[in-house]
Amino acid sequence: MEHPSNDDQCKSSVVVTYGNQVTDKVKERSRDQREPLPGEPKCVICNRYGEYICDQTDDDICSLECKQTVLCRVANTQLPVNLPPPKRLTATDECFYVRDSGSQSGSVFFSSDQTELLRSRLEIHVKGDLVPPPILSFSSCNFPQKLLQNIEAAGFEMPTPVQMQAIPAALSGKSLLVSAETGSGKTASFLVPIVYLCANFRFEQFRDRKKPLAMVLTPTRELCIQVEEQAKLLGKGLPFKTALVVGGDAMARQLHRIQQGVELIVGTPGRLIDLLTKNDIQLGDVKIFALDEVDCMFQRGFRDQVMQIFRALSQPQVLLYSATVSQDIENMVSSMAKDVAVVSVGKPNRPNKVVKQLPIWVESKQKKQKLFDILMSKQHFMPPVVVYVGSRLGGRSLI
Ligand SMILES: Nc1ncnc2c1ncn2[C@@H]1O[C@H](COP(=O)(O)OP(=O)(O)OP(=O)(O)O)[C@@H](O)[C@H]1O
Repeated sequence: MEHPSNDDQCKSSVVVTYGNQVTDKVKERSRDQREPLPGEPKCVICNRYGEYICDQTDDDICSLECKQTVLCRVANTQLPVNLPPPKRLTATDECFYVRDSGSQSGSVFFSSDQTELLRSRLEIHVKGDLVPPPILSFSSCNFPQKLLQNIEAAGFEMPTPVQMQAIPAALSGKSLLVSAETGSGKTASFLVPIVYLCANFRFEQFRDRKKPLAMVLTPTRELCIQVEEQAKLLGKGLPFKTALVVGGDAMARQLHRIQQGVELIVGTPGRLIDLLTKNDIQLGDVKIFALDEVDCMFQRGFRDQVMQIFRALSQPQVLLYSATVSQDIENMVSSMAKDVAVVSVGKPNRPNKVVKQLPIWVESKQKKQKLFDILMSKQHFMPPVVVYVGSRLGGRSLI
């Protein structure tokens, strides 16, 4: 594999080669780069379409010009600075009298009655043995200062209920099936433990090992991009690098990124299988396997791909997330890991009462016609209307 040195990259037209494959040229100037499509990564300097072209940072960059700006900034920020200590949030709910552990970490102990009361107030339901009590603040988790600063910089002052329960449970090593309504903060509830456990592992042992330690799968490229962006924010300044493995981007670059050494892979099942079958990626060190939108991931089509990837790992801790959970999902999950704790927050599995749901069974070929019949009908069509489709292509074919 050839990879140009920094100096080489600063000369004009650069072609990056990996093995026998030649990928797109890295753009020399920011103005040569295209505008990003909605949801695509943006250059941290100029907001044009961004890629991983700078191994020294985790940032998306559009061109060699912006890469140079980023590297100058990195050099400046490596000067020592006196950062203010992170704001520590204390447990302030007067209903709970908690015994301070006496440590500096801010961790508190709950009796089992207090744990039950707290869970019922927060509408947290837990099935499974030895699930730790909820946390009331991020600072009670003994996270390194840098991670606490990143959490604060992301705008997260207090954990949301799903984070209060899922974070300590994931940190305890338990495999989890978590359901909570959309927008409840599920993403950070699996990313925070992933960042902490990966960075900690690299700090304590195997500092030089490069194999990925965690993997997050989601059903779409757009969701992967969002998850990876949040992971990068939470892992900034820690030994925590990420790789995005999704369709639509050059596979050779994604492979190169993984081979350079990353802690987390975020990807869609299809592209990961492609990468696994065509290339030699070492997944034996993956310790945490997270699936977002499990209800979609366990539908026919995706399910086999997910299980194929899972079988390439060596019995990792599994973290499975969904807005809704069915019996079928619970069965699938118990085939993946033993002693899975089930955490649900709010009132899952119950559709919103104000939304009337009406399934209509039609042959696959007639789906589009039926949709247009509904949209044309005076009785049913009351704009505005949102039509959900399974893919970008599906969406385009309707326009
Ligand atoms: N502790 C927190 N404090 C403040 N904001 C938060 C916190 N955790 C997450 N958020 C923000 O809440 C929003 C929703 O979070 P997120 O996307 O993780 O929800 P979700 O449950 O995964 O939703 P979905 O099911 O749609 O994927 C995001 O903008 C996120 O940045």
